[in-house]
Amino acid sequence: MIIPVLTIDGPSGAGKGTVSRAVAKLLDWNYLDSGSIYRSLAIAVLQVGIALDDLPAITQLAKEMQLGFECGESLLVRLNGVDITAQLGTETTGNAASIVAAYPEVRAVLLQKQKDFRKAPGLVADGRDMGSVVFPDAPFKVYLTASAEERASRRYKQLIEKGIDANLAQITREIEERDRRDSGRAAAPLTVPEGAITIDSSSLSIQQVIDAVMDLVR
Ligand SMILES: Nc1ncnc2c1ncn2[C@@H]1O[C@H](COP(=O)(O)OP(=O)(O)O)[C@@H](O)[C@H]1O
Ligand SMILES: Nc1ccn([C@@H]2O[C@H](COP(=O)(O)OP(=O)(O)O)[C@@H](O)[C@H]2O)c(=O)n1
Repeated sequence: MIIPVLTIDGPSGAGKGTVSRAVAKLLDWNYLDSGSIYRSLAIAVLQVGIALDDLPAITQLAKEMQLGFECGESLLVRLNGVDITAQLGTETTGNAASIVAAYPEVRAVLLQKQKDFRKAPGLVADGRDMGSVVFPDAPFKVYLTASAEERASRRYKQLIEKGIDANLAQITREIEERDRRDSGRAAAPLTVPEGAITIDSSSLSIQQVIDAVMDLVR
């Protein structure tokens, strides 16, 4: 039996994680937060003190790192047995993730780890290249976006709510820089995958986006 996959790709702050988790719960499907894999590698690189341009060392670390995911109320991630959930969501981690994710060698090492999440009864996969590279045969594909201004403001609120110090002007600059890097890279750039429907969530509520995605799958 072919296991169905719903891919949700898009830029930072578009709402991919929020919508993917909700839809996975409604469908009772598995969930892959592929960004957390690149984020975990970035944490490992920063912890060991490897430079972000030391490709051989980063690739080796990607091969060796052991990741554990626990999907409860929120996602818990262990890197080599240590809980790194608290560091996972910071902008420092996200920006470093976007740098290590641009290396084709790193992406090649992490490809199978992502494909392994495809288990019955189905999978919701969120990231940048879920519909284009990792699950090109997915029957359901969404490209979720929103204006850079709206995405920066959402990220700002999210960080403040978590008690993390944040600066809106800096977040806006970082989001735009990340958009440029993720879309402009040669390896698996952020793009609208073939066969995807585009949802612009700039003026939609979270529930409206969830409803639109559920309509597609049903
Ligand atoms: N349609 C929406 N309207 C308003 N806020 C949203 C919407 N979608 C997501 N958010 C909020 O924006 C923030 C970023 O969402 P998230 O799911 O982490 O985005 P992504 O995974 O695409 O980076 C979260 O705080 C989330 O609650
Ligand atoms: N499938 C994916 C997922 C993330 N990434 C990279 O990892 C970074 C962090 O991804 P994320 O999905 O956790 O980030 P947010 O969209 O939540 O900010 C992105 O900026 C991408 O560069 C990727 O290259 N491919």
